[in-house]
Amino acid sequence: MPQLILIRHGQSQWNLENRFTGWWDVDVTEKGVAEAIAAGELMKAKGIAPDTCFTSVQSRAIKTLNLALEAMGRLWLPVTKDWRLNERHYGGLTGLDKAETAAKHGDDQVKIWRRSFDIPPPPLEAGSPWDLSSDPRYAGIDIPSAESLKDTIERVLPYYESAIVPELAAGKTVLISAHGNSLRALVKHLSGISDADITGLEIPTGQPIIYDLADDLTARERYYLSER
Ligand SMILES: O=C(O)[C@H](O)COP(=O)(O)O
Repeated sequence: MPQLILIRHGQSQWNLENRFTGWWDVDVTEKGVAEAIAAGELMKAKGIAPDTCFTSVQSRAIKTLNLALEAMGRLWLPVTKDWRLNERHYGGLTGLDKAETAAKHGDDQVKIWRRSFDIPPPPLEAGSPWDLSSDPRYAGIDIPSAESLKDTIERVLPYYESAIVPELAAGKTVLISAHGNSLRALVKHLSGISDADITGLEIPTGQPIIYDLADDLTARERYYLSER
């Protein structure tokens, strides 16, 4: 039975500071490191044995993957990094404090920016300190100025279909280390969650989510590994 494991990176510095992060590259905190190691130990203890891994080009997801793999004794696994698994781009909200932004614009507006299906946050302005256009990892990539969940799905899913599905179809167990919203994009697809209901789905940091897949790669079951 093909198996897919999803893990959101461990707590990041800006998760801790409650700041909108998106594509900005922040590190994991000490707690995030501990979460990643614990996730790897849990996977090892439960006999989860990935054959290949995918992650974004963002340090918090890469580091979480490496720490988890080290804890599993599987640092030798192949890892493919791709920007399409990045967090959704938070546009003009990048770097702002989430609570201060809610105080300024109202809770409802911030909820729309954070959780609506297709309303993107305001775009990142030219000259912003959070502009990534000269970052070499994005050379040749048309960096979005902001992304809704719908926009995120539009780059995550084609990547899933073209790069990850062939591995699952070949019978491999695949581990993906990514981000709250790139994983919400995948879960929405795999679990057939509606545009309305996806607003209520939250993905915690450092908790492996297991998908047992049928031979046609549709989801038979989704669960947190910590609960089995
Ligand atoms: O990018 C961020 O700020 C977080 O990783 C996810 O943010 P959210 O909980 O507002 O979607």
